[in-house]
Amino acid sequence: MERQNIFTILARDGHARRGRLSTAHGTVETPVFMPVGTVGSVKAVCPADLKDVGAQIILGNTYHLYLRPGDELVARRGGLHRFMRWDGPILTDSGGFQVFSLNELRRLGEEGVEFRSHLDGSRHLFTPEKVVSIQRNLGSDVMMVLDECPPGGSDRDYVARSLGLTTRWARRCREAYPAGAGEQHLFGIVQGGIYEDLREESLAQLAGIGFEGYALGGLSVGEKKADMYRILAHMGPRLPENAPRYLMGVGTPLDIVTGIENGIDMFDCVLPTRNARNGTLYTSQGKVNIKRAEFREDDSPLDPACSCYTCRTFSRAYLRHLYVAKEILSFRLNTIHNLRYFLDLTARARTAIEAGTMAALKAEIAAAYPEDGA
Ligand SMILES: CNc1nc2c(CC[C@H]3O[C@@H](OC)[C@@H]4OC(C)(C)O[C@@H]43)c3nc(N)[nH]c(=O)c3cc2[nH]1
Ligand SMILES: [Zn+2]
Repeated sequence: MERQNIFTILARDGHARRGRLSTAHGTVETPVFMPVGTVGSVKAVCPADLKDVGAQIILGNTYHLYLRPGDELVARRGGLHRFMRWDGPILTDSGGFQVFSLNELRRLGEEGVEFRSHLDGSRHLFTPEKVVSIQRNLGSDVMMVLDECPPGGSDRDYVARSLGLTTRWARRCREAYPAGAGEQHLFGIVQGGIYEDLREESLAQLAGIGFEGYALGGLSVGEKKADMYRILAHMGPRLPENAPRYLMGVGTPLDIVTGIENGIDMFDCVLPTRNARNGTLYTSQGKVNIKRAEFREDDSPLDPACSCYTCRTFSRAYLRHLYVAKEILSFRLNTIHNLRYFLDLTARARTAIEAGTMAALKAEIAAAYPEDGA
């Protein structure tokens, strides 16, 4: 049967798109920031907090959930939505990136990637078919293909060989889960390093196979910021027009706005959650390091321009005290705020695209985060 179009573009501002992605667990208004839930939870916050800060879609992690508690166990518990009590859309990464970033002991072959569990050293093999099976067990609304993400700084020959393997694996994922086979979407991942011609080759091969959405992988992996922006500018607008576009693992507030102006719709990054836990808070006036002594007796809210629970309720003095005292509540309140900042940023971008004012939003973010520039 002809699949109804899962992605609609409602407005444009240059290459930027205001869109709507439909999934089995509801629609996603884009551009969208996706909080990262590594092992089945967005660290330090609960589903009610996620709803409160405006999260629409969150990320789950195939690699971790496969190793613990096991994708079969999650399937027996009714799938990841029911297991973690999150009824909105979930996107799962295929796990390839985590295998490469978490394991020295791994072997890469045509069949798949062999690795040892970082938990107990047991040996495992991720094949394209296996990672599709795991993601089907988890029941995620968006599944990612198994790919090889070459380390930043890989030479051109390695990147060229690697993208061929990534395409062959993507084809095997599609064959394991053909278009129309179910309600889950399958996204391809474009590789090709920092080389425009290899990026275009990777995209052409994936578009020839056909996916419901397309991700730009292989970025934010240690390459120079100027190289990331160059590839982003070249490839963002070249990704298939009527499919959702996902820039993996990106990024800072300025990276996200830059991605949006280059036609990207979906973003994930660990910055808001990870930095919340080390006291780095994102605000309308730039970064605030809450542990600084200057906040000891500061009764003002963290960010006067933010309406999250943390900013409505507590003073900077109290947030600093919690952090210095290593109170567990510090992680939760800081995470609530940082997620709200990143989610409000993409919400503001949706409005800006409709109003044709993306340039003004970018200028505001560039001024608040001067250190983020290329
Ligand atoms: C930080 N920079 C960055 N992250 C990347 C990712 C992983 C994105 C996932 O890794 C975690 O962020 C570190 C998040 O936690 C889960 C939930 C696993 O999902 C997010 C990538 N994943 C795949 N498959 N392929 C890529 O080329 C790729 C490139 C990336 N660059
Ligand atoms: Zn706030």
